[in-house]
Amino acid sequence: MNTPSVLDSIIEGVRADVAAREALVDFATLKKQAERAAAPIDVAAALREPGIGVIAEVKRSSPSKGALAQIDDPAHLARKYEEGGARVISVLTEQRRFNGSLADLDSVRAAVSIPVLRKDFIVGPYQIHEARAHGADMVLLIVAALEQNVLSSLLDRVESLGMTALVEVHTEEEADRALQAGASVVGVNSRNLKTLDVDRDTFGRIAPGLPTEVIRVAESGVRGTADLLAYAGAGADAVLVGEGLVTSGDPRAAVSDLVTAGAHPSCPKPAR
Ligand SMILES: O=C(O)c1ccccc1NCC(=O)[C@H](O)[C@H](O)COP(=O)(O)O
Repeated sequence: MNTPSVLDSIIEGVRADVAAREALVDFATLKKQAERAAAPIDVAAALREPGIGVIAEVKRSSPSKGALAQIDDPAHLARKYEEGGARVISVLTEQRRFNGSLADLDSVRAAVSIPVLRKDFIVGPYQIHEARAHGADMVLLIVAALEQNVLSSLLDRVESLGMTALVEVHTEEEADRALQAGASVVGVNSRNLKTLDVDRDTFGRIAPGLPTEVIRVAESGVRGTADLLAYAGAGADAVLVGEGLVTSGDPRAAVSDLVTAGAHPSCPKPAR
């Protein structure tokens, strides 16, 4: 028998946690809660604004680094990100490995007026309605975690609820699958899910194969403006940043530095 990968073991825990939540709030009730949520914000429009968009992540811990930051007040952190000029706030809601929660999503949603991404390991429709019920505008779908028919149907469901899917890929083959499913926003994650190593060249290998109308997000490994500029040079419309911000000591300034670099006339522009 093969040893389970990090992704397999995360997903095993996620499935158990979803089943426990569903035992407390059934799917029909959750769908009604989602219908009562405020209308979602158009994330694609936000990401198409001029300059390189910064998606700033609320990230306490990770499988690769363990504890990263003590974040007692995610709403305060999210407000600092918004003040610094972030385009979107990403909230990791997975509990076992990232120490996140839906309560974090609620706090952040209530604190900011920019779009909010629920960053989790989505395995079924329950979590998508749950994201909407908790005010998310965007949901992460990881191609490596989903069979093609499931990916397509989850993407359709995200869009039917007026949200946007950030469809995450790690290889050219996964990028083809994301496009086949109809993704309009593709995140290329430079963190290898088997080794957890970050190889920033991954983005430059995969992004040129994406059609120009697709919004390209470079995920992982941004530790400063040089990384943002390198991703921009390889065609990124936006970068998703966690560790570099939560360990910075001044998250407002750290976001602002990235936003300023991404808006400078010398910053490479996406070819469209
Ligand atoms: O961060 C990890 O160790 C990790 C391990 C396994 C699956 C996902 C993981 N991270 C999720 C992310 O995609 C990152 O939080 C995000 O891209 C930000 O990355 P970074 O700026 O390098 O913290």
